[in-house]
Amino acid sequence: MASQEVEAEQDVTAHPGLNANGEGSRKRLTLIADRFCVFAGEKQILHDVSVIAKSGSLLAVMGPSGSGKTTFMNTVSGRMPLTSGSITVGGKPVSPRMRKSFGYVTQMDVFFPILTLRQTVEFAARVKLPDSMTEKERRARIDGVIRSLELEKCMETIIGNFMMPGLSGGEKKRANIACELLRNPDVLLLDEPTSGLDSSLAMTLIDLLRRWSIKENKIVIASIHQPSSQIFHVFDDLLLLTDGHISYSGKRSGMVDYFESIDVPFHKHWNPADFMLEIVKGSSENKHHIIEQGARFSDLGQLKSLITADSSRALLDQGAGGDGEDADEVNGYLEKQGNGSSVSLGHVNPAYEEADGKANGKADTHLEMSGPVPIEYVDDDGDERELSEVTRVKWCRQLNALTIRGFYLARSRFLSVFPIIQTLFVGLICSLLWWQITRTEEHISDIMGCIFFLTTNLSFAPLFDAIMSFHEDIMIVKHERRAGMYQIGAYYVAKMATEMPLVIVMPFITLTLVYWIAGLGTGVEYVPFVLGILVNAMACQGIGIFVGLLTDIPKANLTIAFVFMMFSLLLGGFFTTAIPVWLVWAKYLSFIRYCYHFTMLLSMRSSPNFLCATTLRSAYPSCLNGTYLNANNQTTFPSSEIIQYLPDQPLPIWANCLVLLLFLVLFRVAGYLWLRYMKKV
Ligand SMILES: Nc1ncnc2c1ncn2[C@@H]1O[C@H](COP(=O)(O)OP(=O)(O)OP(=O)(O)O)[C@@H](O)[C@H]1O
Repeated sequence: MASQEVEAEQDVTAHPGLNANGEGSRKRLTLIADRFCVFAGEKQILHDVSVIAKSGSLLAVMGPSGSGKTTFMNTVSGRMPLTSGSITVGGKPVSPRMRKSFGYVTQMDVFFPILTLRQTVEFAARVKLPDSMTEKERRARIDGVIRSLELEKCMETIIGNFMMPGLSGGEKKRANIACELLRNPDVLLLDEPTSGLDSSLAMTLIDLLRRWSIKENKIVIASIHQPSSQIFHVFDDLLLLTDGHISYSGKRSGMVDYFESIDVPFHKHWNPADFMLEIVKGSSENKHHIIEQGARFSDLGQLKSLITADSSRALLDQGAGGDGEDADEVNGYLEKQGNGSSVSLGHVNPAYEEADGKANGKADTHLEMSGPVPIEYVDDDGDERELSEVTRVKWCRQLNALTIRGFYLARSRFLSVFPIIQTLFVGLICSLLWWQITRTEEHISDIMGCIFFLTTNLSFAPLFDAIMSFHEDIMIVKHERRAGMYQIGAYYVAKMATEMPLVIVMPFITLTLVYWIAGLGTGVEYVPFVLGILVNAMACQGIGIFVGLLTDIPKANLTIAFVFMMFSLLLGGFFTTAIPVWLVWAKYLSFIRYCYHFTMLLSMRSSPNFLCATTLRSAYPSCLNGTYLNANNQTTFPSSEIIQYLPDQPLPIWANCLVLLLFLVLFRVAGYLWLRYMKKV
């Protein structure tokens, strides 16, 4: 056990930063955003934003609420288009293919609430980790990430939501990060990763991300609204936004000097992050001045010189104020706060000084890092590398992962007592109404009523059940699809597979109960009888799936389904023979009609003769002619005559069967096409 854990730990830190050729983690990777603008409709949200993010460093995007942080992250991740400007990585404009190497932890934690953390993370690992990884390696990766994020204790806890208690906000946030870290992306974007975390946990998280970026030589960009002083000092670079404009872009250590250089004096005892937010939120004059001065950061050439010359000091020529000073500043702050021991600077800053020291060619004098992901600073060799090639896992593996998750999701519906109660209730009512129906002419309507009930009940229930099934998933699926986790076809097929048992198990029990209780046949036709109705139930489920996808408004979909149901019932020829001639065609669209006729034909085909009516004049020629007599010398007639004299003549059995199968296939295919091309999920 212990050796397994060691192996797991070793694996997660082994070589995940390497590309397919086993090269690349030592080479530098640079993301450059060059004067990009973003509009939402007519409104400009980001104005000429330029920033440089380098591998092995942590860029923080800061600014007051509404300053454009999320828009920045969405644009870099490719979820929002940029109107002008460019974003390049390794010198190449970022393409959708390249974005597969990006990980994006969104502000909102989008998960299935009824799944446990283990199920959620294992699913993410199945669809994100390459096919070439062995199960052991996959497990080791999961264990490593979970340990790093201190989530071991809540692996069996459900994610939960406001209705169902589950993971805490902070645990959910870390779960979100865990799912992205699993794949070890080249560029990790995090929108407000510390929201919902207490200060100690937030510090640990930022610390972990910073160390991960160094260890794996990755780019980490995190938007943070209001970091603590400790966290602020962990950042390498800063992009400060004010109303979508840059107020500052460069080394974190140069920020205070910069503001002082533009006559915005820094108050010595303030948390620099608070100070910065206060000044950009200050008077409109102040804001205007800061934005005007900040425009220089839109000049990429200028920005490059700032970054490569290690801080705006090069530009501003303002003297010291680098990391060493920052450390003193924070030490002072911590002493004042009296919490120097909980997250000590000894834990944080020396390591960064060590990293910075190496980067700046200083002597390596500081402590060895310890912790969940041991740090091992990677000296880049000066060459620029490209993003690692990420290939999506094979379709069948996606299908497998989605099917397993689908069964977990549907499990509560399988195990629910409600379908069992419903089935038993229906069985009880049916036995009261149709207990061994007498095979006489007077009771033909009872048999037809029973068959009609079975077919309509097992048509409408699956149809209405299916309408909501996609609605519950769609937001999460959209989110996962944006992250490129799987193909929509794999999701759709998995969904079909996991929903199928719901229209088979309980309906099968209902059908079996009613078939024998009512005595609908001699048993010869039992199997095709049950199969036909189950195929119909699946066809109706397909109709429900299709209708459920038509709009995003459940009530609208329910209304469409209700109208279609009424159309099928009223125009199917069940209640009147007086359908207007110009509307006769409509009965062929009635999906209930085919299943009803199929089951009627089957149950009448091989059943014994019916006794002719004694209380009224018979409607059947064989009775009137006395053609058939039974052993008791009573007149009978063959059940086939019932079909023969139906006002609405059914199609042959095979034709009804064919139409049912066509319904089954066509609506499912239509649902897929709608999902893919109309809903663009
Ligand atoms: N689709 C949109 N249409 C119109 N305005 C938008 C749209 N999306 C964002 N905005 C506006 O753009 C501005 C920046 O929004 P954004 O969400 O990027 O800010 P933020 O800095 O992330 O804020 P917070 O810290 O509160 O999350 C806000 O004023 C917001 O109202």
